[in-house]
Amino acid sequence: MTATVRAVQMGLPRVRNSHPSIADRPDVPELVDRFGRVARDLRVSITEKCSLRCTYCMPAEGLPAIPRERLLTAEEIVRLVRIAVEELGVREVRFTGGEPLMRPDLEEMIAGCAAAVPGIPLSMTTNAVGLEHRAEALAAAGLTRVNVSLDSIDRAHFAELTRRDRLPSVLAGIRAAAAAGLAPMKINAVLMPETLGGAADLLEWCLAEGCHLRFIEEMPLDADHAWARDSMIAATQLLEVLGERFELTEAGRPDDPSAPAEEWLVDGGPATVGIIASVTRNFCGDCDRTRLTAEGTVRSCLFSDDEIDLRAGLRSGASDEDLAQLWRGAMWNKWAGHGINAAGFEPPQRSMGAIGG
Ligand SMILES: Nc1nc2c(ncn2[C@@H]2O[C@H](COP(=O)(O)OP(=O)(O)OP(=O)(O)O)[C@@H](O)[C@H]2O)c(=O)[nH]1
Ligand SMILES: C[S@@+](CC[C@H](N)C(=O)[O-])C[C@H]1O[C@@H](n2cnc3c(N)ncnc32)[C@H](O)[C@@H]1O
Ligand code: SF4
Ligand code: SF4
Repeated sequence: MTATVRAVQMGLPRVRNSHPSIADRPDVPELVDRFGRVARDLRVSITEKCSLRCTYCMPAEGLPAIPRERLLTAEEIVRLVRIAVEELGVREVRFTGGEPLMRPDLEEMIAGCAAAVPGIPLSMTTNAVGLEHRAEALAAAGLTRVNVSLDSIDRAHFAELTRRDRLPSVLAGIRAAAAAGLAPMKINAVLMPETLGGAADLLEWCLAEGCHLRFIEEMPLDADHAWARDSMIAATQLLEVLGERFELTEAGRPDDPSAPAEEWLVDGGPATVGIIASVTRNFCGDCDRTRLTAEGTVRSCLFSDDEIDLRAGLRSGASDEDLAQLWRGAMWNKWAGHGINAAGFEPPQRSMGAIGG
């Protein structure tokens, strides 16, 4: 089977159509790229649907629906996860979206993956709406931990940022996940002019709840294309604001040099707060990520619209090795980095909710 690139058409913008060259790729099983990086962290987007409409991510009306037949089934996802682990050296898997809890077959998918790749951590990034009712079943199915997006603990402000009044459900979800043993729990908050003022309160709340908070610099991946370099809040501004209430000491990336978040000890530790400074202190040089979209394309970088289709092969009898080889080709051609700070930067056609964060 030869490598093919397909344009993805699903009511979302059409992606670029180019052919990956793998002529100079070394013959190794892992997902290596031209810059010496190896992708071992797989992020699987499983839906475009979401229960919230965060302004930095989704348009008010939500993303165009992906026709059912274009969406990977739970069984197809389990097969691709198994190929990623067995053939390509992937060592951790994260489910994302859209909102993964919008899929009623999530438990089935997690249980299938847990059986197919025993011992591989299976995590989920979620907004936690409704998690309260599913945390136990998800943990029982084999989910190991969750990261929850939460930008404000003020109900009115939360409703403004997400265009939905669902804070009570999110907080109940966070507590249910902790009770179900989905730990350690990380909370993600996107930095914006509107959230900077509440950042210290959010950190105080997370410390009290025993959750690990990370702030994320906003990236130009909002569906409304409102992001502007001049008005984004940088990590340095956050540090100044938090520094007024807490004593912060830089601790780097103590657990994993490829982790997006850099850590700061809070008041001498052991608690820390993380900052994912994707724009001002990017970590592309150590990137270890590979992504699958909900429609079954491999996306090598958040910012690259060149995607390789695996779904057609999945549905037409391709062998595991055929699919693995397509995946290797996609990753060999991964870009050096996002290029946000370069002159002439153009945001990708997919917004964050259509990629999976
Ligand atoms: N630029 C960039 N940002 C990323 C990447 N992966 C994650 N992020 C950002 O980091 C945020 C948090 O990601 P999570 O889904 O919680 O995953 P994680 O931080 O890798 O998770 P842990 O393994 O639990 O630390 C995302 O919302 C993105 O904004 C990446 O590959 N590149
Ligand atoms: C796209 S969401 C999908 C999973 C789930 N719905 C959630 O919100 O956790 C994944 C992550 O992307 C982050 N995100 C969304 N838009 C972003 C942007 N423009 N810049 C940085 N992070 C963004 C969210 O904060 C969230 O942590
Ligand atoms: S960040 Fe997550 S919860 Fe918010 S709109 Fe995007 S997909 Fe939905
Ligand atoms: S922007 Fe692309 S290269 Fe940089 S860390 Fe994210 S996925 Fe990796």
